[in-house]
Amino acid sequence: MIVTIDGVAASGKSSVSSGVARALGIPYVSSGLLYRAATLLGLEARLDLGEAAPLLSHLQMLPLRLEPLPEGNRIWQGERDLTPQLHQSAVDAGVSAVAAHPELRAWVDEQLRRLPPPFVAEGRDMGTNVFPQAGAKFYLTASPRIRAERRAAERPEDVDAIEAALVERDARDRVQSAPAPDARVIDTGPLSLEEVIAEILKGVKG
Ligand SMILES: Nc1ncnc2c1ncn2[C@@H]1O[C@H](COP(=O)(O)OP(=O)(O)O)[C@@H](O)[C@H]1O
Ligand SMILES: Nc1ccn([C@@H]2O[C@H](COP(=O)(O)OP(=O)(O)O)[C@@H](O)[C@H]2O)c(=O)n1
Repeated sequence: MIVTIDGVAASGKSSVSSGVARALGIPYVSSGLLYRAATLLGLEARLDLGEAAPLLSHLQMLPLRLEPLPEGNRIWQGERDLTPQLHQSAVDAGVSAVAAHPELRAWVDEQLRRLPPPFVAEGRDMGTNVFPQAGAKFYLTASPRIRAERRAAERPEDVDAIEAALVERDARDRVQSAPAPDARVIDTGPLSLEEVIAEILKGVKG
């Protein structure tokens, strides 16, 4: 079984996926962390994130390992846990440029398709491009203000700055972020986290 949960930035994908996966007793996989790890390593090596080839060869020298823990995924590069650094604002600001390269998307997709089902996969194009065969697909939305208020609890910046950055990232991600035609779209704005998880579990169990 594969369940896909896609959606816009800070719509609740990873928290919801973690809850759904725990209820089902299966792992969840956070595809955005691979794009974030590629961005972090590119920034640390002072590479131009607008150029795919040097970034890709750099990544090929530093193989990454995605650890799909139920309470939150981690990304390792050898013995180094990159996870604590993946949600800094510099990574937020650079990641869409990295995700726009078809070569980088192929690099991420290859790692995801190697994972043995069952799992819940979350990101932007899990239900459309990476796992079109998934048995249950969901797409989360919420207004930019609500998403910014939720994220403000996790970031040092103020709500207005976070909202502006989210809207800009949504626009840059639009190409790969359309809901699959067979995905159920859920507005998480008026719902609690538990209600969103329950709604999805109802859909999965039919
Ligand atoms: N109704 C809700 N649905 C989903 N997430 C919610 C909800 N209410 C609050 N949140 C919180 O929103 C924050 C952002 O969620 P997150 O899972 O990081 O989103 P994403 O993975 O889409 O960026 C988390 O702190 C989460 O607990
Ligand atoms: N399947 C995916 C997942 C993420 N991404 C890219 O990776 C970035 C970070 O994704 P994320 O899911 O960690 O970000 P949030 O939605 O949690 O803020 C997105 O803004 C996209 O640019 C993508 O292009 N395709």
